[in-house]
Amino acid sequence: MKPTDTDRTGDPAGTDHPAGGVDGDRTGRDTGAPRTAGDVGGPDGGQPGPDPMARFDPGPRYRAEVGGYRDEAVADFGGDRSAATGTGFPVAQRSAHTVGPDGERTVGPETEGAVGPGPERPVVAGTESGERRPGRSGEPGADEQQDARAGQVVGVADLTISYGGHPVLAGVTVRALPGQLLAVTGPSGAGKTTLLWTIAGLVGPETGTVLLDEEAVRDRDQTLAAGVALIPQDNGLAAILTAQENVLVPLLAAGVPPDEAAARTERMLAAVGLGGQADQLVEELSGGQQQRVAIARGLAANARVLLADEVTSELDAQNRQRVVELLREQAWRGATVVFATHDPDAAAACDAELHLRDGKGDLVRGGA
Ligand SMILES: Nc1ncnc2c1ncn2[C@@H]1O[C@H](COP(=O)(O)OP(=O)(O)OP(=O)(O)O)[C@@H](O)[C@H]1O
Repeated sequence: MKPTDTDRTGDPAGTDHPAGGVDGDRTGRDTGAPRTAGDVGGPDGGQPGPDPMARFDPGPRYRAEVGGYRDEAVADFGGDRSAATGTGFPVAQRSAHTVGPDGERTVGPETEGAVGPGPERPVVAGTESGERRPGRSGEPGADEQQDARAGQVVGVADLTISYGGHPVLAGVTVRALPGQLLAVTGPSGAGKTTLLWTIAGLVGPETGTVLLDEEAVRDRDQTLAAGVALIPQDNGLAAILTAQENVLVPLLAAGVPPDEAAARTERMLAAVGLGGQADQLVEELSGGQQQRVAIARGLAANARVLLADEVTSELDAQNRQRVVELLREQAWRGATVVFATHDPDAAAACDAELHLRDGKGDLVRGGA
């Protein structure tokens, strides 16, 4: 669990996020000044700051409502295009663990309902060849379509990032390959989210480089266009939309034809065991169910690079295993998957593991 910004800034809304708050510079680094919920701008958050990236968190009510759909969806939903994104779709930033002043409810660990049908095949650790295997979709033409969005090599070299002069990542180097799962582990505060956000273009390197194939990551617009999806740690769902809408709308906004978008939405909600909850408002779902909606949304994007930030933290064992299998299926279709996790079993099911500690990154297993 990430420390909230309450710890750092006294912001009861808890932006809970490396780039959160107006004190961050363009790269999201903290300049050290105190932040408040009112600083963050957006419809309910006071005056917009001078820098879109610096006012990532648009305020509690905004977060709890539609907040933050960007790109084409912005026009339809009245969100703030400048808000940074998770999957590149909805970015309502909300803590799954706190009751904010806006009445966000506390949600506890998921205890009910296992996800859908059991695995058709066991999780296979170590697809070193990057061999592609068919997904479980069965959708005609799906494999061809997915192949067209095969993954990119993520190359992180000598990456250093500090917040307010405090180094979080200090010379981290790692590569993530198409067809493989890279686990990012390490204690709370080690910089896992920061690393994923840097790959997503939401935080800029202080020194070092992040490459997608051969191209340096510049910003989130670029990584969105390149097919990088981020399932954020705090889900980033629009609470007043249904589970189905949270998955469907971003696909439509991204230009996916309606029939295909609807089919993908149905398939992914079923895959995470929420076929029966599709029409339920997100705010009516448990914390674990919300997390699974966010996972479904990320999976439905057919990303070339999928960044999954502690996406099993609210789930019971059976659902955790299922989600790891679903990430594996993303790799089978060719995606590059980077998975930040505290769960040793989940990390062990990945092809490689980068362990972050004291700013350093050690490739403790696998890797290229
Ligand atoms: N915007 C920010 N301003 C100042 N410090 C920040 C900011 N974002 C993150 N940090 C700090 O950077 C460090 C790394 O945070 P990060 O969220 O990347 O860690 P993490 O490994 O993902 O943690 P967790 O496992 O708890 O989610 C922490 O000490 C955190 O407090």
